[in-house]
Amino acid sequence: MKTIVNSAQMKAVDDYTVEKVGIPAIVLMERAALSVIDEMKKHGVTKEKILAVCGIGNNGADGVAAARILYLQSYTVAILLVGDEDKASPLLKQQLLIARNLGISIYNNIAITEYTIIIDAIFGIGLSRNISGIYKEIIEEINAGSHTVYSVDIPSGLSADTAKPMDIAIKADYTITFGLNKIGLILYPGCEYAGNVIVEEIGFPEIAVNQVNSPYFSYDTNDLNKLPKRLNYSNKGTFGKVLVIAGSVNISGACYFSAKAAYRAGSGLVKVMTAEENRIIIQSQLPEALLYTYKSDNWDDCTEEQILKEIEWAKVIVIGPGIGMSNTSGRLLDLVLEHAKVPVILDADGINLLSEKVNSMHNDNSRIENIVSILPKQTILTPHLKELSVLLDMPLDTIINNLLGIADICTCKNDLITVLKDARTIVANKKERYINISGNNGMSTGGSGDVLTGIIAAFIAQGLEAKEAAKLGVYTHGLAGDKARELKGSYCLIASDIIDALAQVLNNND
Ligand SMILES: NC(=O)C1=CN([C@@H]2O[C@H](COP(=O)(O)OP(=O)(O)OC[C@H]3O[C@@H](n4cnc5c(N)ncnc54)[C@H](O)[C@@H]3O)[C@@H](O)[C@H]2O)[C@@H](O)CC1
Ligand SMILES: [K+]
Repeated sequence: MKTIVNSAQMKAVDDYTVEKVGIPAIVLMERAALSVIDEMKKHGVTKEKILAVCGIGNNGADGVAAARILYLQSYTVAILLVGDEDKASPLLKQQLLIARNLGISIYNNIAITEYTIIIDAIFGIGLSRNISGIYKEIIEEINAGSHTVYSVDIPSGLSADTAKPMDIAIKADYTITFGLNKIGLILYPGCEYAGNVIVEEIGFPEIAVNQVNSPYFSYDTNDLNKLPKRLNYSNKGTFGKVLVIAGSVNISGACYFSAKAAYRAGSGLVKVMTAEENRIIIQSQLPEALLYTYKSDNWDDCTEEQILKEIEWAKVIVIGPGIGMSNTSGRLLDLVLEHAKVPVILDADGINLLSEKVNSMHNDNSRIENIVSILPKQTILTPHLKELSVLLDMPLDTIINNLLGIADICTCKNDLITVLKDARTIVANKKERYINISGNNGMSTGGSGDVLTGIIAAFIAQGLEAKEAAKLGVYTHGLAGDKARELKGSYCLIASDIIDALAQVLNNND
């Protein structure tokens, strides 16, 4: 698990380290500068002309320190100071004094085209307003050039909080960021400005990180040890019963993908509840699945009784993929919402039907209060952003532009687990904001979301808590997508490839 922070949280870590722990800021800065140089050397920087472009805060001071260390190691290096030196931070003044004492060239104006490597140290996490004037000009000039750009801490101009450029930002080849990864380097579009991101440990103690208590984090492969354990003494009942209520007339793929993924991710038993028309397809494509089919046009008391039995049978229920917006689907959803006593994963048309239900509620409650009031505890909602915009009755742009704020709205003061599906999926619950970094653009393909519901369900069926299953499900789904891309490439990848690749992700953990 890797903690992620915004600028205020990072500043709090800095301040605690310096003021409470007593590690001098200049020591951290020296380590920061050394880590930038280490990274540059790893990429073969040797005889090139290097220019450190430095602003007037501590990010600029890091840049001057890096230039000085390079200079002392006989690299050809100069410093371009952008901004009013009289307003320089105390640490920058100190770094400039050292650099001048050593005779390093410090310019206020220079032709940057003479240099092949740029150390971008104009702004770090202290960026507080839109870029303009000379700063904008220099960033434009750097972006127009063909230099290799190493950004110090964060590409200058990029917001560490929103991942958006504050009007303009440096396009880096590498970003060496200190201590902890930043939201701005992970979410889109920031991650595309940052290039390769390297998180360097520069001596922030754990106690300083912990006191910030950031809700933001991502997983790495070490977190696969959270996967449910497979007991040796077991039978198919040990690994849980998944009920997949999915598909409708003419839509059979959704239940197939969800159910197959649930089996591949380790469930003991998977039952598909779908329209009678899908019977033969499911029986022939996925004979492992148990099946209950209903006649959409002949729904009687017996049907309802049987459906309630199936709801009771399940340890976890997926409802929504491909069920359509018919009255039958609406009745199915009502039965699940009313009677399920186990975690429910609500996806696709299940979410659209929920939106319709909420539209018909007229009271003084907020929209999210109404949504939560009709969902069983431990419901996992898995909307893509368009579904979410309908559910929350908010413009899509508002959602796209403020994903983390929307995650707060979805979860604040309630037990809902929301999986906001996007290029960087966010899994939000009351206390946590998991930001997923696995996966790739090849996964933007029909059926991919159905596969995700099956994986999450399988993890719950095998005993994981719903919120852990949601995070780990999203992470492993992305990892499987990455494995699938290695084999098929991002153009050719289809949902079944993700299911097939699950074996490579999960079985390493056997
Ligand atoms: N202990 C620490 O505090 C450490 C800080 N470090 C470095 O310090 C950086 C943060 O330093 P600072 O807090 O001084 O902030 P920055 O150096 O990021 O920038 C702050 C300066 O830029 C000005 N500014 C902000 N937005 C502007 C805009 N749009 N146009 C013009 N001027 C603008 C501010 O008024 C201030 O003078 C980190 O990103 C990191 O690189 C590292 O050396 C590690 C240790
Ligand atoms: K920078």
